[in-house]
Parts: sequence; C-alpha cells; structure tokens
Amino acid sequence: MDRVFIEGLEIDALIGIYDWERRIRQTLVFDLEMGFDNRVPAASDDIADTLNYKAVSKRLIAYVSQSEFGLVETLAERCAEIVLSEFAVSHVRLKLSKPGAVRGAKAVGVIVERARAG
Ligand SMILES: Nc1nc2c(c(=O)[nH]1)N=C([C@H](O)[C@@H](O)CO)CN2
Repeated sequence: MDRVFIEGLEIDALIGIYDWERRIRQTLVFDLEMGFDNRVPAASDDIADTLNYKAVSKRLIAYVSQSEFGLVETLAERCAEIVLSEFAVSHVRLKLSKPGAVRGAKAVGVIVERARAG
C-alpha cells in the first residue's frame, strides 16, 4: 500500500501531568504515515484525488493547539482517530514526540498504529 507522510510537524500544546506543565505550552512533534492509493492522483494529476497532507496538517494543528491532555498516549489516540475518521486513509502510523521532556533524551513519546475497521 502506498503512503502519504507528514514529518516533523511542530505544534504547541498544553500537555503533561505535572503542575508546572499545566502552566506552559510545549512544542510537540508529529510524524505520520497514512495508507492511501496514490495511483489515482498520479493518473489524474488532480489535488482533489489526493490525500491532501496540507489538509491533514491543518486539522491536526487546530485540534492539538486547543487540547489539554495529561498523557501523550491520550493525545496520540485522539489524533489517530481524527485522521482515520475524517480522511480516506486505510491506516495511520502516528509518532508523537515530546522533545526535552526527559533530561538526556532528545525526545520521548509514543507511536500508535491504527487501521480502519472492517
Ligand atoms: N508514557 C508516558 N510517560 C510519561 C508521560 C506520558 O504522557 N506518557 N508524561 C510525563 C510527564 O508529563 C513528562 O513528560 C514531563 O517531563 C512523564 N512520563
């Protein structure tokens, strides 16, 4: 299956379990791979036939910017649900990185892989 990807999408959000994290906004980084048959847009050369990565990015920016979850797990799950339910993808692999959250680590976070039911 072909894929469309978004790499290094930075979005500021309120996230974290500690009191100090509830008073600031932190930059999160999203990497997505989405299953989509790219042969159709390749044949038509029409943006309307694509999985439009700009549209997906704008939707995630709108959602994540106003979110206030404690765990990255919760936010990653919600974002995967949005991609699967609002865009014509067969599956999504989403990596959510929280840079600088752990001293000595470049980033920490989660990776979720979800597929359309049926
Ligand atoms: N599996 C997780 N572990 C941790 C999380 C999380 O969301 N998922 N969050 C924190 C804190 O918010 C941390 O990021 C602050 O440095 C700790 N562990």
